[in-house]
Amino acid sequence: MSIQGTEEVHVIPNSERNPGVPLETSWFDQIAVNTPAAERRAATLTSRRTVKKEWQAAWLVNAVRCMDLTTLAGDDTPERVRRLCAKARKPIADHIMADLGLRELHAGAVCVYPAMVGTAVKALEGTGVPVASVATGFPAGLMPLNLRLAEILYAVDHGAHEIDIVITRAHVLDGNWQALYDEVSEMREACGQAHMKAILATGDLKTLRNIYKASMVAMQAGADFIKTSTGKEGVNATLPVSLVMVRALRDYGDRTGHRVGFKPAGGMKTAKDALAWQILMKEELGNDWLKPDLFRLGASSMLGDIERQLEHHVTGRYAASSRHAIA
Ligand SMILES: O=C[C@H](O)COP(=O)(O)O
Repeated sequence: MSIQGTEEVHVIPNSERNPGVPLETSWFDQIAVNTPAAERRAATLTSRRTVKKEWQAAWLVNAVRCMDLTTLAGDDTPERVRRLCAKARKPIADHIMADLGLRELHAGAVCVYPAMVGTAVKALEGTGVPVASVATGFPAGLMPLNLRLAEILYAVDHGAHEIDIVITRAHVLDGNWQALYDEVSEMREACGQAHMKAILATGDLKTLRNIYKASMVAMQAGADFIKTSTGKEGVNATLPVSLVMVRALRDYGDRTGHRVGFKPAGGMKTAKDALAWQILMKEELGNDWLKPDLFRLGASSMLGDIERQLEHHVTGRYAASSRHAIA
């Protein structure tokens, strides 16, 4: 695993983005999602799969470079956003970086509310760290579509490189796939050059089958990423839900040849979570989905635990082999 930062802002070139395809409900009308099987399979990711101690530091560093470092709180201030940006530029303490032999490392992106985009863009200028903005009436999405589209335009106009949209959950709960397709297509168009992540808010969607179908429709409508949650639902990212979404993503790739990214988000706080989700990506989709172009972890409070675990590694007996793994 080679881990290096980059000076360029990590925006997927248009030629590699998912252009979307016409809505085709026969792709998922017949699907059967076996809930107990998805739960059993997800459980093996935490109970039976482990990352060898000597490789853990490399996996944790990779989680950092794929992390959308997030602040989405009602009491956010420009000063808090600037501090978050400073953390995104230099997420790991110097002595840990030196011990692991890393020259440069930054977070995958910073994720903020639209009103904070300008502050974040300025704070991250020249660093290569993209700014993601939530939009479209985050977190509930219960606003008229024209205002939700205007919010995207505002964020893009202020320099956001990525837009995290929310879908109308009622379209999924009513089985109105055409309405879902139409709104996501319009949002995608409003994003222009910015790269669009579609938040499904899976905790609101009731069944894994709904989650599979919503994933497929969002991709058909041109989402560059599908994302589990806003962090504000009662249940946010879980492994069974993520498994169903990545399998939808694989099915979409098989049908169309387009690669779509995955962003689990909400409620993930530990280094152990970071490992479990990376194992899922590697086992289901392979190493390409362990890179920030196709994988992000959306989290406001996971970095602290990762830094603590890395500190243990560099002060412990595994430091030398981890250094070797990252080189
Ligand atoms: O998109 C990211 C989520 O909103 C973060 O949720 P969290 O605060 O539970 O980590």
